[in-house]
Amino acid sequence: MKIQVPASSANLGPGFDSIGIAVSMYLHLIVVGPSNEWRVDHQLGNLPHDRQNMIVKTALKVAPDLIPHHLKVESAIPVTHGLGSSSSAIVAGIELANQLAKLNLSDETKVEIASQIEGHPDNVAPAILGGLVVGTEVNDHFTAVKAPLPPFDLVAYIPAYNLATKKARAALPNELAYHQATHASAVANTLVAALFKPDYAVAGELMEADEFHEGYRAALVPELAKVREIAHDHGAVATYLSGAGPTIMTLIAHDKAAGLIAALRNDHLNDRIEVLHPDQAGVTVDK
Ligand SMILES: Nc1ncnc2c1ncn2[C@@H]1O[C@H](COP(=O)(O)OP(=O)(O)O)[C@@H](O)[C@H]1O
Ligand SMILES: N[C@@H](CCOP(=O)(O)O)C(=O)O
Repeated sequence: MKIQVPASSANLGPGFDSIGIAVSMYLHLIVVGPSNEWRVDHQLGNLPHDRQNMIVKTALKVAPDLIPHHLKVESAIPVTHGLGSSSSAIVAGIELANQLAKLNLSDETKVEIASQIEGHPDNVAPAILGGLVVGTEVNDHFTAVKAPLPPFDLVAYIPAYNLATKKARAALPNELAYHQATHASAVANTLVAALFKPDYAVAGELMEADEFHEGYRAALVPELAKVREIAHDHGAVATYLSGAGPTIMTLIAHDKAAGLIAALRNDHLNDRIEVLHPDQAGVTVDK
């Protein structure tokens, strides 16, 4: 059995902790078979190879009586880079439990479990459902709504350095002044409306008007301002900090993506660049 989970790009600017999009970069979890102990083969650096691995820990939270299995993980999602690697592991673990224990979990239940674990739905919900998703917690449960897919390429500028979400969240203030909070919320609300209309000129302007997190994280990702400036000059819809960074995501028409990449290279921005597309399927299982 093989479980596929897409990467995800969260926030889209002011949609902090509530908007995210699944993208065409994947984690593959191959279930080799039953084993005496949990065993996770991967090429993902110093991540655990046993029951301490986040995939196994998540699966055992969902189905504590699972018997140990030999697993193999192949993932193109860079860890601690703002592309939802932790969420891909959580979603893979939930689906592993779902399949091995024959739980028959609904998408809504998967979103609820994953969001409870992650603490926010903006990565896990699109990783489960696919597409562009808006969600939050209300009355002690999570809910997520799919929005129309933006018809653009997603050019990911992926700096080489790591930025753990925990560190990037530590840079955020404990509170916002009332008027700033209400304005930041209004910007996010209007972004959601523009995404559903759709009106991507308005959406793009609002995606670059975040007041919740990007300003506090700018020092951690110094490339953001420069990439945004170059992207503006090359007709991009918007550029935003993908999740907690350091990946910087630009929405741009397909026929303009190559010009943007050339301009980034010309400005000595020489880190990894991937041209991604929205993933529409979310988590899938090939039995
Ligand atoms: N493929 C994976 N398998 C197991 N655990 C993973 C995997 N990817 C990420 N993780 C876990 O998630 C942590 C990174 O989470 P985080 O800092 O939120 O980075 P990201 O921005 O990539 O989600 C890793 O330290 C590891 O504990
Ligand atoms: N809303 C979160 C999103 C974290 O995304 P990740 O891909 O960096 O895990 C945040 O901005 O902290």
